[in-house]
Amino acid sequence: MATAVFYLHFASTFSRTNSISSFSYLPLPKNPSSTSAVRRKLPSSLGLYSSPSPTPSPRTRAVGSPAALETEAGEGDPKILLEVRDLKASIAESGEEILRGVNLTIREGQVHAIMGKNGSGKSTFSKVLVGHPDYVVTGGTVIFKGENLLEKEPEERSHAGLFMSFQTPVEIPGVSNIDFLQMSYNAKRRKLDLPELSPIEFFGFLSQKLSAVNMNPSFLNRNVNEGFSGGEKKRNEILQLAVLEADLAILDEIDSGLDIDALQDVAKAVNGLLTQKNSILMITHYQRLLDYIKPKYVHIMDDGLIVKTGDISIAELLEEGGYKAFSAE
Ligand SMILES: Nc1ncnc2c1ncn2[C@@H]1O[C@H](COP(=O)(O)OP(=O)(O)OP(=O)(O)O)[C@@H](O)[C@H]1O
Repeated sequence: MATAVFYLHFASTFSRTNSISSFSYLPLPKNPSSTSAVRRKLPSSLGLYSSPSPTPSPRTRAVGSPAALETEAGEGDPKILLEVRDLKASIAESGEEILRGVNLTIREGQVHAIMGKNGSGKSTFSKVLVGHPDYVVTGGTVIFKGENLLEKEPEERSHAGLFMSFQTPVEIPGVSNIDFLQMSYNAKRRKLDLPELSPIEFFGFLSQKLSAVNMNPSFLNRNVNEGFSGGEKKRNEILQLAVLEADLAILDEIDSGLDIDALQDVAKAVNGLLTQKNSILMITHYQRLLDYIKPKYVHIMDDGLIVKTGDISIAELLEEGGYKAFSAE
């Protein structure tokens, strides 16, 4: 399942800094139920606003310190899905610390958004959650569905129900979208001790997902993301998410490069995937996404810390005044 998709996502990260030629000769596995061919070809190490004189909105609850809990537990609250405490992480190669003690609690069925200026650590945070090898965790804890996430291999995190859509989805020439999705989905079913779906059964399952994402079926026979426009790639990411039915989807700038129709389609599809159990963590720079996918909490990240947490009004204030008042200093 997620295995292949997960490696794909890692590959997408690599594509930003490395040549993806190592993926370009991926053969279509003879047996679509096996991800081994794909895995062999992929690298073993993958991938408030407060004005100078703050006038907090009544709907905005500021977090007192970077180490503070971000959401307060209340009676009858849904179960905690993800609990991040004092997470610190550095770049593996240089040792430079990027995350300096992140705290975040996401409960079942909640939508959270992280905003923050360029370079504040948002993508690093999400990549550390999925186990990207470019980063080393140097402190803190991450509990996902009651288990220590940091102990798990990236693949296991994916199997556990974590999905990440990277900013720049990678192209995999030689692997058709439908075969890739079927491999991924069947890997998940194997993990759950469920029988794999035959190509015909899978197509029936996929058809519903396609219409949910409003995606033309012709994209199924094209190679994964190859020649897709930026918006089509993002839509394809959401199709993968729909197929994998993850418990927690981390969507890193899913709105970038989308025209208004595509944004609405993607938002509608994401909203359609939300259940009382599934949660979403969105990273975005713009309030417009939050108009379509409404978060319960908006967090501001600055210099490797979540420095403010509140409701959507934070994003509104941010839009008006920028990030200057959200400094970690
Ligand atoms: N693998 C890496 N190698 C070197 N530097 C890195 C690496 N990953 C992250 N960084 C650095 O860490 C900092 C945080 O980067 P990150 O991508 O997490 O920021 P961001 O908040 O997602 O930014 P943006 O909004 O521009 O996407 C940046 O200064 C970035 O250059």
